[in-house]
Amino acid sequence: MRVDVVSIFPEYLAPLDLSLIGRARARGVLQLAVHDLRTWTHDVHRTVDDTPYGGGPGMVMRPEPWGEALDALAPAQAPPPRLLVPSPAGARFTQAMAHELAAEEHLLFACGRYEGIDQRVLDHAATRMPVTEVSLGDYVLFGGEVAVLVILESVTRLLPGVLGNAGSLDEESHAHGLLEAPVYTKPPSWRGHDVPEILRSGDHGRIARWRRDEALRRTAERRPDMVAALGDLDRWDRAALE
Ligand SMILES: N#Cc1ccccc1Cn1ccc2ccc(-c3cc(N)[nH]n3)cc21
Repeated sequence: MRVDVVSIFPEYLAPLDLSLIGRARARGVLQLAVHDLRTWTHDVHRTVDDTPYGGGPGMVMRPEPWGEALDALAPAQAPPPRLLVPSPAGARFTQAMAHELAAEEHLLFACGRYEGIDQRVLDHAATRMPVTEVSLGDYVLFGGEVAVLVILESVTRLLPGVLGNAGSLDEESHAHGLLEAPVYTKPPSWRGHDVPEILRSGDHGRIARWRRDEALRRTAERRPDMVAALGDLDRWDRAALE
């Protein structure tokens, strides 16, 4: 997968050189390039913002540098990337969207700042590539860079070969519509708290059932909306929720 990120703070994306994402890049699973939007400015001050039409607080990102950046990174003669624009007004980012994005060949992230990017940049881009505004949640950040770090981490985990034990993808939260069960490791007793006996029994059938029950119980307690979206439950699952 190829990923291009455009930002006026490219150093904000430095964490993408670390850990599993860094290893995915080293192994060629992920080709990632971060670009400074000011590359596509031509004035001495390298201006990327201006006052908003209609008045109001703050500044808006000018269309011209963005237009030239998207022209350079999504040239007409190549298959168009999917343009992702983090925004408080975007579609909520979910694990399902992470799976969708992990199947794309080329992602292009536009990191806005100030009060956002001139709308015409997105409108023009949409004439030649898919454009998705994406929100992390109902709170306001200073810009899109943090959202790109979150989105890229959740997408990269899903790429083939990135996670050593692919099985862990199946059991993790939101993979099967439930929050995951609690996890434990040694020692068996710690500050008066013991590991649930079942997990030390070696009975893998009962352990799997216990984990499913705990996942259902936790989800019903913390995210009843997710339980409602599960559809029909079998009698064992219903018993766990009683
Ligand atoms: N746009 C905008 C905007 C509008 C009002 C006030 C502040 C901003 C700042 N901002 C500029 C770029 C940008 C990108 C993404 C977010 C963002 C995403 C989530 N989920 N929260 N915030 C915010 C961003």
